[in-house]
Amino acid sequence: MLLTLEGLDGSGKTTAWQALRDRYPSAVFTREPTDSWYGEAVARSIADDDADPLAELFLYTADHADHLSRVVRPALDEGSLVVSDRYSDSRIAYQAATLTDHLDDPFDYVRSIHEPFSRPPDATLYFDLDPETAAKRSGGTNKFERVDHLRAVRTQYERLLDAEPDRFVCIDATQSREAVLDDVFAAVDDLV
Ligand SMILES: Nc1ncnc2c1ncn2[C@@H]1O[C@H](COP(=O)(O)OP(=O)(O)O)[C@@H](O)[C@H]1O
Ligand SMILES: Cc1cn([C@H]2C[C@H](O)[C@@H](COP(=O)(O)OP(=O)(O)O)O2)c(=O)[nH]c1=O
Repeated sequence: MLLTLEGLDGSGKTTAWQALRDRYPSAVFTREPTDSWYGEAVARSIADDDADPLAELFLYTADHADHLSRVVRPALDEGSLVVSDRYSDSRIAYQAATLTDHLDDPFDYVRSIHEPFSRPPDATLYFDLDPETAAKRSGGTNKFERVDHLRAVRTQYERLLDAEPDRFVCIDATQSREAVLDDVFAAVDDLV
């Protein structure tokens, strides 16, 4: 089973991912961007305020393709539970936001480039948080962590939730850490 964690920067995904690691020690825990050289290229692009948004989409997508063949598909073939901190929905939400001035319909475009090769998640926990709190918690250190941008990204995530309501479990990320983790554990225990 492929379980993904999604939400704005600072919404508590990594905190939950680490807590799930202790609870499900035999599962495979992974993330995007990855730590491969493709992921390093992505990190360079994130640090570059002038990076071309379309080039950036394809860097992230290259990292995803490598992640699928090297980590996700082999682990799923072995029957493991795979938990990924960010996955294809991050591209659909973030790059749909960065590409609004470049393409007519970036949301559908980003979805369509994944369809022929990707492995859709079986379930996704969406950490729902207002952009202001998300920017504060994440520290606003990169270009994606600014409030205006996070507002645009959240709108795209909401389109995804509307399009596939059965895949998503919405977690109220404004709660305390303990309350969020209780909801995460209840949701994952129920799913697996
Ligand atoms: N429920 C919460 N309430 C307050 N702060 C939180 C909560 N969950 C996480 N944090 C803090 O917010 C910051 C971002 O959390 P993190 O799990 O790294 O988010 P993400 O992976 O979504 O960017 C960290 O400093 C973390 O300790
Ligand atoms: C995976 C992915 C991440 N991103 C962005 C979200 C983050 O701002 C940044 C790095 O991701 P990440 O390190 O997961 O950030 P955080 O832990 O703060 O949530 O890259 C995209 O724009 N597209 C993508 O496909």
